[in-house]
Amino acid sequence: MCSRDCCSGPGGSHRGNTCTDKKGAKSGSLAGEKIIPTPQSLLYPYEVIEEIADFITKGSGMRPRIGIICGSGLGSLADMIQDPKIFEYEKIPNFPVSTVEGHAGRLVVGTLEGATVMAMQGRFHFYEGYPLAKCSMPVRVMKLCGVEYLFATNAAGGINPRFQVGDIMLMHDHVNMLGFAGNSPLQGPNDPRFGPRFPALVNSYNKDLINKAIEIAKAMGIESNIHVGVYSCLGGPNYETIAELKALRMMGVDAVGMSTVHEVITARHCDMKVFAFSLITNKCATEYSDKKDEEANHDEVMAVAKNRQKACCELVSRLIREIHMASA
Ligand SMILES: O=P(O)(O)O[C@@H]1C[C@H](O)[C@@H](CO)O1
Ligand code: HPA
Repeated sequence: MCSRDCCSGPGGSHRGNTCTDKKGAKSGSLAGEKIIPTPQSLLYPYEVIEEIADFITKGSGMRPRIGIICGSGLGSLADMIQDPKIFEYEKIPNFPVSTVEGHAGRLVVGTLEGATVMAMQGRFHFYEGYPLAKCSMPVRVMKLCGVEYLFATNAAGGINPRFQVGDIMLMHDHVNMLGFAGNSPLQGPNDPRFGPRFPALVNSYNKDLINKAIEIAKAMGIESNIHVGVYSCLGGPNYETIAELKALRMMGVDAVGMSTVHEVITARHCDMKVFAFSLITNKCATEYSDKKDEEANHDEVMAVAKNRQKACCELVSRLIREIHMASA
């Protein structure tokens, strides 16, 4: 296991100053030797994911059916879980650590509305310095734990001018900007035990779950705060320029953030059903202005998430109840 950042994963080891992956390819040389980059998919081979999943299922005594990823400031989604078994990321073998404020860094396993669930209170972002395969590796862990449904949530900036701060956008599609630049969590040799070499991504966001969520929002009396739209993930950690926001809007993007897309790609690759939403924590300026209050900032993102956590929690728990009841 490589404990340094150079080969970034448990598939690698050091010989002298050189990182060697499990197949023996040298990578991430530390002292001027030739560097052969480690393909992303070799960072977490199937056996390592299996080991992590075993650690969680044995440690919790559960095989969760629903996986939740809590967005920035939305960690309270995991606080709803009953009889929680908590795994700090530091104590899970081969797990990365959360470095972002608002991402606690623990996995919570238990029941919610009768369903068995596991929730990531803290996700991994590309801008933290983790390769995409590492950011979305926990989705594969979820799969091998038994998860069939992924609920991914995020805080995002609203580009659609109709969106207000505090609104919720149910994701029905995404624009993968990191993919445009040639980066993917599925890069490198494909392991068919997870999924196919060339997965299709049309209809990635489950339509039945979107429709059920709209019904639930109506029942909650918040339908005017609910939208269905397109999310895009940029690399971050900087927020976007006006020119970038204008370009995204022209491409049909409604909300912008720094996560979720690679998790959804990984989940669809291994055939999980996906439901995802963005909490709109700030309105993105698409015109030039000197007003400071139009600049996005993480404190505001966290504050809005805190204010809207009750509605987000209710939406998620009611949807999970529906899934559980439908299969009971
Ligand atoms: O983890 P998410 O996507 O919810 O977090 C967003 C994107 C950045 O991490 C942070 C910026 O404020 O919030
Ligand atoms: N841009 C990118 N990520 C974000 C934003 C934003 O405006 N708000 C919350 N996360």
